[in-house]
Amino acid sequence: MAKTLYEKVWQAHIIDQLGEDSLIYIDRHLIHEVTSPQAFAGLNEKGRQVRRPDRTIATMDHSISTRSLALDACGPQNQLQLQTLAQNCEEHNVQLFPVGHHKQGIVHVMGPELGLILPGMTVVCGDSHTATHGAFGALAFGIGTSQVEHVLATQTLKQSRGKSMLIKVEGQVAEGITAKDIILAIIGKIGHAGATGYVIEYAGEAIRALSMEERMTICNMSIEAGAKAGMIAPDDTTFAYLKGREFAPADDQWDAAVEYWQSLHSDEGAQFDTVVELYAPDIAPQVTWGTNPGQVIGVNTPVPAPSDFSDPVELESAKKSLAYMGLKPGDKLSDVPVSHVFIGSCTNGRIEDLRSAAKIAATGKVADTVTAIVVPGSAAVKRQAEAEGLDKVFTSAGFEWRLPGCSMCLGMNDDILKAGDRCASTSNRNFEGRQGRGARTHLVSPAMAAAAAIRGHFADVRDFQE
Ligand SMILES: CC(C)[C@H](C(=O)O)[C@@H](O)C(=O)O
Ligand code: SF4
Repeated sequence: MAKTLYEKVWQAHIIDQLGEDSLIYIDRHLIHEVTSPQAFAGLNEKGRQVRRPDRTIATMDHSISTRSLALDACGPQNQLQLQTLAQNCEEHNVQLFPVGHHKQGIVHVMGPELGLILPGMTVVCGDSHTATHGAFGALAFGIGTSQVEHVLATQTLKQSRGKSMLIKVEGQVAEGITAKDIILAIIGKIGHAGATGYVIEYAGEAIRALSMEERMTICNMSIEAGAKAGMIAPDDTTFAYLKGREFAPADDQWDAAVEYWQSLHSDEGAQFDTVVELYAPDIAPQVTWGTNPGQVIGVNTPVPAPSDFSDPVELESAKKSLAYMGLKPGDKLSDVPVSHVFIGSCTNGRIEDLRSAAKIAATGKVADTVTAIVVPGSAAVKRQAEAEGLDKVFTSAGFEWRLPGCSMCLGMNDDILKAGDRCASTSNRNFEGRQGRGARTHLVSPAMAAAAAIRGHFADVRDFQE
């Protein structure tokens, strides 16, 4: 019978059937400081060991400063959390990339770049944006702290099977349109809960054309549409990205691996529970106007009115969002001034994101009214960007160039916004208070963020193309 990519990976990992649920084997477990302390405490209490330290890798990312390598730079509580991770990793023989290490980075940036994520794997992390790794044709999803403990102890997890959704993006995007615009347009179409209970497979010409970095941006935000996971079938782009990476198969194992990976696609005639289609040429540069990622418009579209929504829940939500965001129906985004610009995060903190932002940054100077920061997603991204001179492009345009970490994506470190601040952000979440209490977040692509920094308000990145 014809199978979907999801079914293939799912079935290959079932160890046992537990009623409605399955017990599945986990190939890769990524860990960070926020969701692991209680899990390790649970293990220690029960006198258990980590079952497969060789399949477990840890990094420091959320609670660190991007201005200083000191663990206490964000206060004693963060310091304790980071020290606890270091101690747990040492006691349990888990490899850790601490602050300052040349492989450290945001968990969803450092994992793929080391070749830790391969097609067909099951990948978990105590972090909702684990969906990122689906870009490799892996089944990757976020888990809670008690599940982290379960995976540490057993390398297995009890899971229910999700429904399947195919999202096809056909045609080619216009010049200046990025993966971020595609995924925001998708969430705009299906809504921020539109994929609840589903595992998404992204397909179609516009998805095939994307680089691995761009595919990660797409899969990263699957959770923002409510999905359990998002996947893209591996192809030559995937194999070329993986070849030669530290943890990827090498030598005679490589060919055998590629042969298996080539079987990882949805078969002709495979059935999906839901199919959604978008036409890539219709997608404009996207900007969120509200407090969920589905509240999004093209940069030249006026801010909507609550009465534009027929669904009563959406109507109420629009009213609340407009009030929080300090916007009125009909406002033009090009009239909305921003006070901050954040370029970074596991959505858009990879080398291609920095290249595309730098292209725009090179055309001018950060407006006097704007504070703009660029935060590489990992130490490797930072090194690569510096080797290409991107740091100089940013700093001479007036952007701050920081150390790798989650930074302003969420208010867990010293990059916190104040009430009323308005930020053009390349991250993935824009709910109330995400970047600081009372702060307003507009999700955009790296190029759009750089354009906003220079103009001091939202601007159409297509006006910057030579
Ligand atoms: C801190 C962590 C548990 C959280 C997540 O699960 O996503 C964070 O990464 C986020 O983006 O909000
Ligand atoms: S960059 Fe943001 S979304 Fe990604 S893991 Fe860190 S806090 Fe979560």
